[in-house]
Amino acid sequence: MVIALRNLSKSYETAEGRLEVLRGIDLDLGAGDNVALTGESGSGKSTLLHLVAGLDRPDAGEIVIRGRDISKLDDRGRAAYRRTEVGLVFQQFNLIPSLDVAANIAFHAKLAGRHDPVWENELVERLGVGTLLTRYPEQLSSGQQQRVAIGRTLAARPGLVLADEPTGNLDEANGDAVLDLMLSLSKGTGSTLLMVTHSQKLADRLDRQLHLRSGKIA
Ligand SMILES: Nc1ncnc2c1ncn2[C@@H]1O[C@H](COP(=O)(O)OP(=O)(O)OP(=O)(O)O)[C@@H](O)[C@H]1O
Repeated sequence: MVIALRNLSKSYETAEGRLEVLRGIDLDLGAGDNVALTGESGSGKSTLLHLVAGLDRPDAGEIVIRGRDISKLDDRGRAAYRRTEVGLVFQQFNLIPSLDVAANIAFHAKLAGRHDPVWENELVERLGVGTLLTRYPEQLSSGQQQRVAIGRTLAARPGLVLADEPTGNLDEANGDAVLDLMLSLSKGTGSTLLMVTHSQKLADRLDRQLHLRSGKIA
C-alpha cells in the first residue's frame, strides 16, 4: 500500500469548543490509484490532505506511507518525507518570488535529486507555459501560476501526489489539460493521486471517489 490510514482522528480547539473534524478514518490506496475526495465545505477534506502530506499531526491513528508511519516522525523527518516522497498541489501556489518560471519548475526536482530537463521540457509544453519561462511569479496570472506550480510538483516525479482543487483557478480547457496530465502521469509511472475537488465532473474522471461526511468516509 502507498497510503494506509488507520482510525485517524483530528480535532481543533475553537472559541466554541472542540471541533471534531475527522473521526476514525480508514483508507487504503495503492500504487497508481487515482482518487477524488469530495464532501461539503468544512467536512475536513483539506485537513485530511494536510495530515497525509505531513503538514500536521493527527490526534490519534496511523498514517502509514509505504510502510512507515509518518505521524511518528519529528519535524525534520516529515520535512524530508515531503521533499522526497510527496508532491503537493495546493491552492496557495507558494512559487518562489525570486526565481523565474524555469527555475521554479526545476526547484523541487533538484531538491529531490531528480532534476530531468527533458521531462521538465515536456511538462512545460503540456502545461502551455513555454512562453513564460523567464517571467517571475508576480508577472503571472493566477491560472498561469497554478500551472507553473503543478509543473514544479510533477517535475520531481513524486510517487504520491496530493492535490487540493488543482484546477480551481483554471478555465475549462486548461483544467482539462492539467487533469489529463496528472492522470497520465499517475497511469504512466504508477504514482498515486489523491485529489480534493468540489467538481463532480472532475471527480467523475477519476477511478475512485471518496466522500467525507460527519468525519468519516461514507
Ligand atoms: N486550524 C484550525 N483551527 C480551528 N478550526 C479549523 C482549523 N482548520 C480547519 N478548521 C475547521 O475544520 C473544519 C474542516 O476544515 P477543512 O479545511 O478541512 O474543510 P474542507 O472540507 O477542506 O472545506 P472547503 O471545501 O471549504 O475547503 C472546518 O469547520 C474548519 O473551520
